[in-house]
Amino acid sequence: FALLKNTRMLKAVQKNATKGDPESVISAIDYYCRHKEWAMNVGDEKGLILDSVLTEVNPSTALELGTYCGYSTVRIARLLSPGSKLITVEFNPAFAAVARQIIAYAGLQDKVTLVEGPSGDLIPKMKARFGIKSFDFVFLDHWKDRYVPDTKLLEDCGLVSEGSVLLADNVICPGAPEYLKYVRNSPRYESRYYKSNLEYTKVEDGLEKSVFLG
Ligand SMILES: O=C(NC/C=C/[C@H]1OC[C@H](O)[C@@H]1O)c1cc([N+](=O)[O-])cc(O)c1O
Ligand SMILES: [Mg+2]
Repeated sequence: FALLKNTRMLKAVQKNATKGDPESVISAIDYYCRHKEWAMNVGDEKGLILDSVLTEVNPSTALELGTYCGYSTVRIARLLSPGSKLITVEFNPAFAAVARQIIAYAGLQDKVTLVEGPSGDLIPKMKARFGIKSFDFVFLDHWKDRYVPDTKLLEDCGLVSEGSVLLADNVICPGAPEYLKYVRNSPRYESRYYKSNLEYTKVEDGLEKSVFLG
């Protein structure tokens, strides 16, 4: 049952990782999900691509849609420069509860604001609630049919500006075909596909990086 799997994952982190050490939290989750129970974290292989794009962008304000258990939240937050912030949005309260504990175990709670609720409702409130001008980096990893509507919402709310980078997980598996069409056909984005594999498997998947041109 998914809820209990997430608490087992948290227990594996508390047992095998070192408190305050994000790398050990990442390794503990990857080990657990590869050898014990598969889970939908971006994973170690696509995680390296996420790391490289993050290092290139070096965002001062970042947004993650779809926290799940906080694995990619930890991957992103550990690479943020001092004073930079990550806002992560999670709809499912049970996932959010586990994510809070995993983010805290990694010692990254001061860099991360976890907001519970539907992304479609929360995005329009971001400026007012968090004083965000615009996001330098957005990681899309939530419901795949929300990628297009939420990207349009980010545009309409002025939360992306020239040079903002969107990075979308799962564009092949489970797939986000509408999103690929949207960013690849729009004159407002410069898109490229990073071929990889679905977390902990040999199935093809990949990340789509799209730079907003304003
Ligand atoms: O649905 C996926 N992600 C969206 C998750 C949606 C659900 O979890 C978080 C959100 O609140 C919702 O309850 C997903 C699915 C697979 N998969 O292989 O099925 C692989 C992935 O990397 C994924 O991000
Ligand atoms: Mg994913």
